[in-house]
Amino acid sequence: MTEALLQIRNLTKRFATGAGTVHALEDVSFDIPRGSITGLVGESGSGKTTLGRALLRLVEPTSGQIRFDGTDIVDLPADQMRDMRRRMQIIFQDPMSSLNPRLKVGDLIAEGLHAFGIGTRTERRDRVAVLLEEVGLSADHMSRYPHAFSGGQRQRIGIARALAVEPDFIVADESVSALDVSIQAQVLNLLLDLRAKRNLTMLFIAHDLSVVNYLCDQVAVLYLGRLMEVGPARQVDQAPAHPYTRALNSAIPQPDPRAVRNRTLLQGDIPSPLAPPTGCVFRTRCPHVITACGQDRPGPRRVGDDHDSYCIRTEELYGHQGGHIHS
Ligand SMILES: Nc1ncnc2c1ncn2[C@@H]1O[C@H](COP(=O)(O)OP(=O)(O)OP(=O)(O)O)[C@@H](O)[C@H]1O
Repeated sequence: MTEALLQIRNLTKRFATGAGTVHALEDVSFDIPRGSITGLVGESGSGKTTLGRALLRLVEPTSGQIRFDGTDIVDLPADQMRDMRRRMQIIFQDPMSSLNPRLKVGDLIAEGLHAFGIGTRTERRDRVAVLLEEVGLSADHMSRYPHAFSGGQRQRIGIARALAVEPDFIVADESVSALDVSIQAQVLNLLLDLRAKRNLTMLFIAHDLSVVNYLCDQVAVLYLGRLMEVGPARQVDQAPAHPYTRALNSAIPQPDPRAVRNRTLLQGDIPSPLAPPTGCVFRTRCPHVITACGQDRPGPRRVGDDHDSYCIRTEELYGHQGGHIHS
């Protein structure tokens, strides 16, 4: 496998709230290979946004390590983290709420350049013009305000803004889910082009697997703050190891109604992250649950480890060796 740009180890985030402790992320470990697009999927509340933001330390992890290009950034002092943050950018789902409506598009895109003291005023303007063309807009657009643009165009502005400081890594948080399907496809293709052109590494956060299967090289599946499965996108799509991934796969609408698919339907609601189930967190909804699933919580997995699988029944059910971290 390609060298990892990010190595995430035992990442845990708990939020203390009036109602108790929210277990938003527990012991999450996986690698994001350099130059790859990793899709992060899971139902609402599974911890996707918390993970994406924790990687940039926009949310402070409770414990664990995040190694970015060899440096553990979790305890990095603020000044060093500031420099590191230039290399890590985020694109939000709703660009309208993240784009200041009072700033012209040119100033919005140049904000990061300004903050990091990159270029003179003229150089920044030139760079913005190139970026606008690169994301499929036009240099003239820099003097307009965000409200003059459609959702898809605003998403492109958000992408140009993230790219302005020439990051190595981008978190795209549900950045196409609010768009029409045809516009979504255009933005996804733009991300694919940019990745190839700029050798970007991306974490793409999405609710469902269909977008992720199209775009990503690797897919990570979260459930109730725990990593259920991670592996090459094709493998997670065609031969999912975890019953939860199978259930997510089953939820993807099939273009051919006659297509036979071994469907796994999810029963019940996602439990409260204030009191996650003991043992395997998925056991309360798993169609294959057995008594043993309520006992030991399966240990955190690291790529390359060869101890037992996450789901203790995987091998028995599907004949897989190993487990849910495909290598
Ligand atoms: N600042 C916070 N304070 C308390 N709890 C929080 C905070 N941020 C997130 N949470 C909780 O952490 C859990 C994970 O939330 P998160 O937003 O990361 O999930 P998600 O998978 O991104 O959901 P969605 O798909 O709905 O955006 C949820 O239970 C959420 O309520």
